[in-house]
Amino acid sequence: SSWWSGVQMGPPDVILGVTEAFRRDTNPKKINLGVGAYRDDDGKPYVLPCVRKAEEKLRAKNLDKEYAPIGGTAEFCKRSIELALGEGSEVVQNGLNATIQGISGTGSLRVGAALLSNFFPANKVVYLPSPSWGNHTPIFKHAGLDVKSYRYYDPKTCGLDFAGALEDISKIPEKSIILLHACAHNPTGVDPSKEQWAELSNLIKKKNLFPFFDMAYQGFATGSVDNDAYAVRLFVKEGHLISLCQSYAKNMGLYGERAGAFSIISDSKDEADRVMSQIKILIRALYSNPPINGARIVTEILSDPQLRSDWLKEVKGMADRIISVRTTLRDNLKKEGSTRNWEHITNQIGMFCFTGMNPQQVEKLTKDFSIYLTKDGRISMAGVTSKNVDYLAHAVHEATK
Ligand SMILES: Cc1ncc(COP(=O)(O)O)c(CN[C@](O)(C(=O)O)[C@@H](O)C(=O)O)c1O
Repeated sequence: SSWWSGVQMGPPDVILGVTEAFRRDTNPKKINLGVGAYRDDDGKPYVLPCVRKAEEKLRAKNLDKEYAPIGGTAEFCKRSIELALGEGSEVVQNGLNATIQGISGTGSLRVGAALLSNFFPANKVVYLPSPSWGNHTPIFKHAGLDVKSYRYYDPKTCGLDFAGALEDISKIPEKSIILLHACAHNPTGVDPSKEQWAELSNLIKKKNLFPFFDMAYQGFATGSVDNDAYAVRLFVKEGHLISLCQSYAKNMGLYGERAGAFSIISDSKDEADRVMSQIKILIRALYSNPPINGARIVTEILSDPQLRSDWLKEVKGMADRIISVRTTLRDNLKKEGSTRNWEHITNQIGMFCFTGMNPQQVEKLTKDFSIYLTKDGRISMAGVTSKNVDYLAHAVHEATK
């Protein structure tokens, strides 16, 4: 028999599998609210104009196809960490960061997990908010880390269980790792307020926990790259030596280009250099060096004042469309006669809305209306347009009345 006769059929990915089911559906009114990928108001993928302009500029440069350095180019890494920490960041000026290009957000998380698994000096347990992005647990477990959780979402209010979060975080053994979504929490769309971030920073400092930020949506939540980096910049200002994962999949629409970054911040350049050397050894054994095309587009956009200004407008345009379609959906639900409280649809932020629908209601949406979303009731707001929002509101009302 073959070597692989013992291999079982694995389940489809809970998120990406929704799109596969959507593609198979022949109903012309079908709507895909599964994967967190932006769509324009015609429901089509959106390539940012600044990306096309950057590609034209790159084309004219006739660059070669040589390997990137193991950690990506210095320019890409510097532009990425400066985007996160702000121009003129002292951390960057003093060389206290070690930043590498990761294979988008997922790859950056995976390199970070490998670093923690091999070198974290204390409690190798990652505490995730509950719920968190479905792929966080497998990524950290693949790297050999244990994963636990802290309360985060309150199903009663479809908002933040802040008291629960503080209580659970205060019980996390000191010198453990705590994962924080920097903005646009996935899957709930629920973010702490600035005051709540300050309280979290104090508590995490008091407990001496290691903050591991995942910032996959910078600029995509509020439309401002600076507002969306608030938590990261607050923690750095408060003296936390954080680690940070970045992605350009959503905010630059570079989904398939796989451009992202992983950083740690140290208290000395010497230590940052030593950590960098070990991260490069891990990367070499994982995939050797990162894809060059997406990183070149990012570098072109962030280093050219005109392209950067175009990008800031275009990412705000995406965020604004999401924010406006939240209001339309909420208003249409009221028009449909729903008596439920749908305030959370507009209170929540970023790519996703955690509707509060249970698996049976989700099932009904898919079976009766060909509307595709994950079983946890999360909908990618990017899939909602002015053309399908009426149909969606009707379906949600039918499923929840
Ligand atoms: C919090 C978070 N972190 C990291 C990533 C990784 O993103 P990438 O590797 O493409 O840079 C995602 C994407 N999550 C999804 O948008 C989603 O939850 O639908 C989707 O892309 C995914 O892969 O699941 C995310 O939501």
